[in-house]
Amino acid sequence: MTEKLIIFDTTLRDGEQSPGASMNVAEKLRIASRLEELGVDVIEAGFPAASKGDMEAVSQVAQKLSRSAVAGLARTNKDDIDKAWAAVSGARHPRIHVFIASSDIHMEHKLRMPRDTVVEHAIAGVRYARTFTDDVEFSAEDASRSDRVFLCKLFEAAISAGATTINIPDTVGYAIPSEFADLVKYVRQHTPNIHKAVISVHCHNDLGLATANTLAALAAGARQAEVTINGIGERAGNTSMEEVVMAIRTRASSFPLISTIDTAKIYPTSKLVSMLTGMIVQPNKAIVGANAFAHEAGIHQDGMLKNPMTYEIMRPEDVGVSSSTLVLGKHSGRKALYDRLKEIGYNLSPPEIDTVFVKFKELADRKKNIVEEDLEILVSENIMDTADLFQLEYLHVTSGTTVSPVASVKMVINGKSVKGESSGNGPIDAAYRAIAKLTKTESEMLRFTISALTGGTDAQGEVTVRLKEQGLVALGRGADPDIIIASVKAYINGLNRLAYLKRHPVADGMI
Ligand SMILES: CC(=O)SCCNC(=O)CCNC(=O)[C@H](O)C(C)(C)COP(=O)(O)OP(=O)(O)OC[C@H]1O[C@@H](n2cnc3c(N)ncnc32)[C@H](O)[C@@H]1OP(=O)(O)O
Ligand SMILES: CC(C)C(=O)C(=O)O
Repeated sequence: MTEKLIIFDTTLRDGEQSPGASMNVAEKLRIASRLEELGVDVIEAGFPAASKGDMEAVSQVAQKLSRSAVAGLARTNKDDIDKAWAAVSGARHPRIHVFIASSDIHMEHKLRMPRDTVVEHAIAGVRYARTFTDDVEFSAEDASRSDRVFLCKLFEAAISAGATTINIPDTVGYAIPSEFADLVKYVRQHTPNIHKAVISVHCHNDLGLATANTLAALAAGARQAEVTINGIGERAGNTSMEEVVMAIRTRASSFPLISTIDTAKIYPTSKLVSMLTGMIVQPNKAIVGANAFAHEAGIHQDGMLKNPMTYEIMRPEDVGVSSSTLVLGKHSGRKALYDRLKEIGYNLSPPEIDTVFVKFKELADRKKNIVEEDLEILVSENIMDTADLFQLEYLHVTSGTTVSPVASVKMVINGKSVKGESSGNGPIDAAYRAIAKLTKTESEMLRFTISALTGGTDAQGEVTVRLKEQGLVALGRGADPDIIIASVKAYINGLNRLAYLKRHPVADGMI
């Protein structure tokens, strides 16, 4: 039978404990609204006793949300609980989350309390929280390093005092999956009234095992997962929501659990959290990393083109990523190259593909990312015969603050030398007008970009133009330390390619 998995998101509390990730009230509100839209059951919006700002943020989140429950964290003392309640009381579904540490190392060195005092504090804290709301969660901090017999005694005491959710945190990310699953089973078996509470787990990623431990705990009977978007959180972070949600969905037969998360909103939410916290998502991060649905290896790309299920266990659309990408690089094969060339308008024959492929591999050995423009240049340099229609013989421009720009151009066109001149808005415009007159072309300039190939004022400038004429589009490129000459070279290069396309008409507009 499929059971509901409660998603407790702590991006705004434990996630905010990532160094440098703190959020202001407006940012927390924005993320909280997005989490509610995503379908999160409980949003831990902060630790109200931490600061006035956090108190304000939690209370505004509480007032704004209507579907998700809003939790505020508190130590077991009265003041923390009063502040937590003051902050969450405006929520339609308020929760107070009370915690105290249960491991010997924490009790002895941090709390400096004997076990019995810790039990008393837990009882007092939970009981006091219950005077405000029926929804009280109790966490035994550092549970995974705690004495199991004592842990169950503490949980039983918290349940008797009114806790409705019992959380088992792996606070320092020390657990391993088999042991953590065993701990959950132990708690279920040795806490007499555990059936009165939901069992929750909260894992940290110090050994990179947060998701694995959470899943092991769910398989062992936990029904609430405490998670954060992108796995952000104290130190190495928390269990990432997207990983847990997609794991139980993708491996449904192993996890008879269902969450209310609208998975198609995962990626935009990840982006928002990354932007507002400044925590960049590593490219190889599962589900939401830039490479999660990108394929570079030729054998994989071939498989993807034949059937995406050969190399993808989830559909990118299911997590809100628009599509998979086949990245062209040194590991790519002919199929991916052919496919991309076709996509950008070049329908090459097999021998032409072979020619471009050799040059493509040479380029990929030198350049990490091969972009569309590189492909266009490869095709035009290796397939198109653009050698000789228009050639520049000389260029002379006058320009300055007191004269209007004029360009004189001498070209060889079809073997014949011709001269012309034109004025323009600037020296490049004047030169382009003169060349257009001489070549009798009427191309439209779709794009003009200029960049420095080297540093310093003597840098080599590279100009790229994209020209359109009679429905045909061609790219031209030129480089020179003089940017006006580089611009003219790029323009003539583009006109030669357009001329080639006119001589080799094909149905789809390009070769
Ligand atoms: C595992 C977790 O992630 S727990 C949540 C951690 N998050 C945070 O700590 C962020 C917010 N924290 C803060 O802003 C501050 O620590 C505050 C405002 C809560 C407390 O600040 P201060 O009063 O200056 O105390 P400080 O942080 O220096 O020390 C913590 C005190 O709380 C005590 N304490 C820790 N946990 C608990 C608990 N669950 N119940 C009761 N007391 C506790 C410590 O023993 C220590 O007490 P002591 O001062 O008697 O030694
Ligand atoms: C407060 C608890 C749940 C916590 O954050 C932890 O133990 O890591």
